[in-house]
Amino acid sequence: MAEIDHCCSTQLIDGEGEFNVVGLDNFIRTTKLTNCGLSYAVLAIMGPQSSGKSTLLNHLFQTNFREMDAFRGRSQTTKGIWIANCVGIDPFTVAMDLEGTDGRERGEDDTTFEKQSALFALAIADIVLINMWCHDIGREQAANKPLLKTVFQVMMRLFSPRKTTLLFVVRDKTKTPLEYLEPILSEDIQKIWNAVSKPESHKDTPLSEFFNVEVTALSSFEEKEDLFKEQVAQLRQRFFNSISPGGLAGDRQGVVPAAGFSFSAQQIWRVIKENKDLDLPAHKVMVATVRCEEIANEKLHHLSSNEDWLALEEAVQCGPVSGFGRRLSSILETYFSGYDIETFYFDHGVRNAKRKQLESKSLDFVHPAYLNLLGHFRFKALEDFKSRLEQMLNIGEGFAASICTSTESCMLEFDQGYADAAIKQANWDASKVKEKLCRDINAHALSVQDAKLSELVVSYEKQLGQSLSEPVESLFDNAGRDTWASIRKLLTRETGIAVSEFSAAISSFELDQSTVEKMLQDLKDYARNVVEKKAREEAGKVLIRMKDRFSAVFSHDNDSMPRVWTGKEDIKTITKGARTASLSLLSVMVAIRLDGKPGEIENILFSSLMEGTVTAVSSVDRSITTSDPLASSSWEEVMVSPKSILITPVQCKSLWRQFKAETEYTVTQAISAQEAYKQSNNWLPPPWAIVAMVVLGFNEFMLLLRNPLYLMGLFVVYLLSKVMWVQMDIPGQFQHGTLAGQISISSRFLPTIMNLLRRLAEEAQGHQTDEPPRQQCSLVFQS
Ligand SMILES: Nc1nc2c(ncn2[C@@H]2O[C@H](COP(=O)(O)OP(=O)(O)OP(=O)(O)O)[C@@H](O)[C@H]2O)c(=O)[nH]1
Repeated sequence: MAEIDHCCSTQLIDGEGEFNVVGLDNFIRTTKLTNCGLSYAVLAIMGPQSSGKSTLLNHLFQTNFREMDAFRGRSQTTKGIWIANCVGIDPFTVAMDLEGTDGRERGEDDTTFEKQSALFALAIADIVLINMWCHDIGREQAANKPLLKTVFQVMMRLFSPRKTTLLFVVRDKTKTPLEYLEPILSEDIQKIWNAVSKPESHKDTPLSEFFNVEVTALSSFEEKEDLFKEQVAQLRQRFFNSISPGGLAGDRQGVVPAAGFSFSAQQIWRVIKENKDLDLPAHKVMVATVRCEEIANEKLHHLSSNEDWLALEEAVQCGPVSGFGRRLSSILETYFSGYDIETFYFDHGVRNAKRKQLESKSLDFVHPAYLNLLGHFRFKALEDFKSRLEQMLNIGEGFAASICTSTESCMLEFDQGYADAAIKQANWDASKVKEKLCRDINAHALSVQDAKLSELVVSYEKQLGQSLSEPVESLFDNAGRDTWASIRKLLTRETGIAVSEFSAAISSFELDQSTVEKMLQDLKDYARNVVEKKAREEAGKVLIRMKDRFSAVFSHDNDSMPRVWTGKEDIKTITKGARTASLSLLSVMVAIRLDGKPGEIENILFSSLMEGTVTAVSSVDRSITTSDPLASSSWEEVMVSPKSILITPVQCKSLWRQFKAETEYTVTQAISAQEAYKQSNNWLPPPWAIVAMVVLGFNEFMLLLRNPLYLMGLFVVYLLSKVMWVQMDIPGQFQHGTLAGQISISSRFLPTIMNLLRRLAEEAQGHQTDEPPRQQCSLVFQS
């Protein structure tokens, strides 16, 4: 309630009809009228010019309206409409002093200031004081007659008018008691009311429907001032509690809340000036709408510049803020409750609607900060999830269990943050942010899972590669009939080990059965691929291997000793054996046989290649190729799938041809070596030389036979030669070739002779025995 112990006044509307908005706002601010809500009253005084209206108001309410100086004669003092607060009256009462009427008839023209101000007073005031001279009562030419007519006419222009109290203040009352005057006055009023032209709807409406008529009389201020003051003091009492039921301003239907007073007055005056009809209920709603909106906007504006809010918003930009919901709720509550207080007296529906708008706008305004905060919570929860998961995995926790625990704890953390950020004014939904967090967590978990599984897969593939690659290569080195069976066995064993270890390793991931099966199958396929890849690699080197195999078998005997071609060996058989071994190697390399199906390939290859069909085909008749099992690019006949083929039949033929061509030289070499050996070991001269020697040496031979001494000498030479032959191992020296034998013998000849002579000399000189000749002889034969 406004409490002000002095009068404050201002001109509300000037003589030209201009509304003094600034003045009124100042008046409202100074008198704190806004705080009154609905607890205020407005009264207006109308009456002829210089009828003592200002004087009466000033005495009644201690206002300071301008009064005419009594010594300067009667002339118009008040121009337009003035307002002032009534000092010491409870409730707060606004008094309006209207420009005095000049007592002339105005006809039906509503645009005169007199009518406009009368209409304004009736629309705004709860109590209208009609100031009139006592001597005008019952007079036909009364000064207030046009005024009343105006009042009644304009009242018709107010839709759904409120019931206004018309307080007739009879001035300069005579000795005639008021009880006698009042019926005459009522009669005068009724006559005027009847004479006023009314709209059809109000044709029979009685005056009492619109007005609450009261009459009071005052003694002359000029002549009986003391009495006047005394009566004024009594009259003043009637204005206390005027808004209570039964009070002077008892009808409160059309009252506008004090917060809307300024706007309401401005709007009413604007409508009056535009000469439009005033719909007071609609006006009331309009005032409520505008004022509630203004107040709501003001609250929103204050919210946007609130220091606490700005600090909170800034803090949210940087990171999570604890107690966000509590702090924001308190800030919002300040403005929402402020709005409620200021708009309390306005139309309920309008007020609520505007409150909802204020809430909605305010929440929209602060919502980005809330989302920002949730973003921080989401980010933090995700980061915590990542670090917690890493920690758990580092200490060896199971993957699925780690994911579950980390997810639970970070979601709990998010929920706590979310609960902390919630405000009581709104039920903000964080489900989308939460869903996003879940998606992020799942995506991260999935990526970590993929990385971990990839690591495992790579390590097991590496392990499989190591355990298969070299052993398979080694098996191909010694390729034979059981090679593929051994490879299959190796593959099965190593795959089994890897699969069981891998299954155990991925069990903590708790993957679904189909994924696990697929991964295991991939690992098995990988192992198989390693073998297949190795087989293809080896197949590319098959010709070299075949040649190696050939030369290994061809050049070594059964004891793996290098073969010496002495002429006794059966080169044909050895060649066949070597080729068989090579063909056997080729048959191993022809196709991948991991499925364990028995293959007929070896038989086909042997029958086709070893029996010389290939050579025959190439040289005899091209038409034979149609029956050649190797004249094909696939091994369909022996049920080998195309993807298992390493070397096609045609390639086999070509390889075999190449192989034979390239190994033929080795065979030729062996045959040559054998021939050379034979030749080098045949030391007897040719038969023709023997015959020539016999014919030509017949005389010398006969000479030797005739002389025994020659024969003896010949025998000694023979013995010496034999000793030399044995001692020097002449056949052995010639085994490495003729030239090498000659060089070796020539280098050893002299030392051997010397050695022999030295030993003979030693025997003859140093060791005298009983039977020296026999011993010498045995030495020679021993040598
Ligand atoms: N006879 C008589 N004169 C009065 C009375 N009260 C005031 N006056 C005189 O009437 C003259 C006009 O007084 P105001 O109070 O200025 O009258 P007003 O009606 O406000 O005048 P306007 O605002 O110009 O219309 C002054 O000289 C007063 O002394 C009264 O009760 N009786």
